[in-house]
Amino acid sequence: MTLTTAPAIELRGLRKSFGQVRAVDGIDLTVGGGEVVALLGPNGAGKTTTLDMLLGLQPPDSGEIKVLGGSVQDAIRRGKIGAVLQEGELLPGTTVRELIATMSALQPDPMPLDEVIEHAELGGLLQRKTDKLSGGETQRVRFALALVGDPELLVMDEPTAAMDVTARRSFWAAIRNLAAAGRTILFSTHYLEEADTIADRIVLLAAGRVAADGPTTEIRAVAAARVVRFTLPGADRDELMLLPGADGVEVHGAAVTIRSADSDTLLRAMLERYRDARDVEVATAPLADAVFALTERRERDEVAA
Ligand SMILES: Nc1ncnc2c1ncn2[C@@H]1O[C@H](COP(=O)(O)OP(=O)(O)OP(=O)(O)O)[C@@H](O)[C@H]1O
Repeated sequence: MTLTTAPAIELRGLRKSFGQVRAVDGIDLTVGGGEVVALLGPNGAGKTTTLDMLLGLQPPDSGEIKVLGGSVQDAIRRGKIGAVLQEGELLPGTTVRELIATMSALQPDPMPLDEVIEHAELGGLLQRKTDKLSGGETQRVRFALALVGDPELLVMDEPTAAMDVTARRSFWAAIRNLAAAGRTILFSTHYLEEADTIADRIVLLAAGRVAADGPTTEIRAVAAARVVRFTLPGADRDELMLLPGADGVEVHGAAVTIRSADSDTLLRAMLERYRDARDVEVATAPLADAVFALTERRERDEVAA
C-alpha cells in the first residue's frame, strides 16, 4: 500500500436538503492521512448523508469533495477507498469465499486474501452462502469487501450496528491494526464510548452542522457532561445559573436539573450555597443533551463575537 501525501478527505461547504429538511447544512472537514476520526451525532444529525456524499452515492446540492487529493470516483477505481455501509444486499447464492475472491480479483492492487479473512475473522464462514448469514456476520463480510482493494481510506457508516459485544471487540481490534499501518479511518456512530475507544478525533454533528471537532479527550469532556438533579423549594433559575460549572438550568417547581461539564465543582458549590437542597442525583447526560449544549454555546459565542 502506497500512501498519498494529500489529505485523505477534504469537504468544503457541503450542503444537501431533502425538501424542507436541511440534512447537511454547510460542513467543512479535513481529515489528514492516518487519522482515525469518529463522526458522532444523534439520529438525523446528517452522518449518513455526509458519508454518502463523500462516497459519491449522492450528489451534494453545493460544496466540494476531495478524496486522497482527487475525485472519489478515481479513488474507488484505484481501490484506494473501502466502504462499509448500513444497507446493500450481498450477492445471493454465492459462498462467502467466492464473493470475496471475485471482488478481490477486480482490484488493481488487492490485499492478500488470507489477510482480508484474518482482519474480518471470516475463517469459519467461508463456505457459508451469503443469504444464510446473521446480521453481525453479514456486517463482517461487508467489512471484508471493504478491505479487498487494500484501501488507504476506510469509510464506515455505523459499522458495528448489528454486532454483539464480542464481535464489536474483535472488529475494533482489527480496525486498530489497520490504522497502525497508516490507513485513514472515518466512521459514524451514535455511541460516545465507541468513538472514545477507537478514535483520535471526534467530529460531533448536530442538525447537519459540525457542533464540535477536536481530539477525543477534549470532546469527551464536553460530550460526557453530567446532569445534576435535586429538589430545592423556591428554586430560582437565574440564581442557579450563576453557580460555577452550571452550563444549563431547568426548573420545574422545586425540581431542578443542571447540565454541567464539571459536576464536581458544581456539586460542591451547590451544596455549600443551598443547604436545603435534597434528593441529589448525578447522571451522565444523554449525547443529545451534550450536542444541544454545544450548539447553544456556539450560538452564544457567535452572538457575543
Ligand atoms: N432520502 C431522504 N429523503 C428525505 N429525507 C432524508 C433522506 N435521507 C435523509 N433524510 C433526512 O435528513 C436528515 C439527516 O439524515 P441522516 O440519515 O443523514 O442522519 P444520521 O445522522 O445518519 O441519522 P441516523 O443516526 O439515524 O442514521 C434526517 O432528518 C433525515 O430524515
